[in-house]
Amino acid sequence: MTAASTPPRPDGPVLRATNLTRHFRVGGRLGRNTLHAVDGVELTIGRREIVALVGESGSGKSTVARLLAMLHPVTAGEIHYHGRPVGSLRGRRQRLDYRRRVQMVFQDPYSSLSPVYPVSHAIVRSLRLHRGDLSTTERTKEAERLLGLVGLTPPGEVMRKYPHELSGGQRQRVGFAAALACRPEVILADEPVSMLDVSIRIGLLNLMARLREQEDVSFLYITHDLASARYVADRMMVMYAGQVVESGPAEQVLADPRHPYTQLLLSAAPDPDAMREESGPDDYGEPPRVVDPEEGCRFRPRCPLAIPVCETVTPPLGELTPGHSAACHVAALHTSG
Ligand SMILES: Nc1ncnc2c1ncn2[C@@H]1O[C@H](COP(=O)(O)OP(=O)(O)OP(=O)(O)O)[C@@H](O)[C@H]1O
Repeated sequence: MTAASTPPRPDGPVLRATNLTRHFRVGGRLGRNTLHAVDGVELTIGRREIVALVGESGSGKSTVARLLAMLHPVTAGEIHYHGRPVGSLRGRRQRLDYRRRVQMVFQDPYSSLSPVYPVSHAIVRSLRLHRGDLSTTERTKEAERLLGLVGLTPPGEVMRKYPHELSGGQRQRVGFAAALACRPEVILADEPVSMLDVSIRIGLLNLMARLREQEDVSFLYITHDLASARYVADRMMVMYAGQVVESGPAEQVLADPRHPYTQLLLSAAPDPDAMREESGPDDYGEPPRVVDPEEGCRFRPRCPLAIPVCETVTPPLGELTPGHSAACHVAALHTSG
């Protein structure tokens, strides 16, 4: 059975998260402190949409993906799948079905591919678990179709290879094929290209763009790399210290960034982490405080535009122009005035 023969999917957002929050207890055995990994994130992923989640290391991007994949419980907030709260899913079967529909692809495909089994194992295992409707012969055919779809040819030959016989880019393609074996609606791709050479990255980004059309799948694309987000994403969300500080159409956010953090990212380097690696810490001010953070804007210690209110009032993510929002008191003042 191919994607073309699957039942039609409902319109409206596939995933919607409201006030998504995840705190961790830290600080020794007693866990007296609270690390705010993700705080009050609002997010929607529409059908066939590619949404980029951008931010420097530690800003909470992977935690957002893990919450959406139900790998972590939420501290607060709710995730809705086609309008239905995920918290209301009952029993193993409903949860398994959700996990089938919302798949994760990780940065390092070695983490999801066993070195002792050939490529066929990862894909056929997924098909056996999630596609009980297929016979053994149909499973092999479908595995070959998926490998062809992700550009690994000839599929029969690739099926017999072991992960170490493949390049990094090829392994990542196997990771996508294994995720697609579940016929997902959303793929949460956590830095899928960051370990690959720049020349290989573009092929993977093009693959994501093609898969959304051919397999009717949406992506949350987590990355450090603004250029790749601009290349592939419809919408972009910029995270800083567990919060979304700017969101909107990718082109618009990058052409007219409204939050000082996004502006800094764009002016400093195409890769947010390069900012830390290539410059002394003094150049960009203090790193954000996410353990027991105080009220006020978390970017304030590094912000060149901060005004007194930033110290005491956390700026809400407010819409500045239709579809384009920023969590910044100064940007809001400029818009209203
Ligand atoms: N299980 C955990 N226990 C305690 N703290 C955690 C845990 N998982 C994540 N964190 C913390 O939550 C914050 C956000 O981490 P997260 O991995 O989501 O960031 P990220 O933006 O994805 O960074 P990276 O790009 O390095 O993966 C970090 O301060 C991290 O140390």
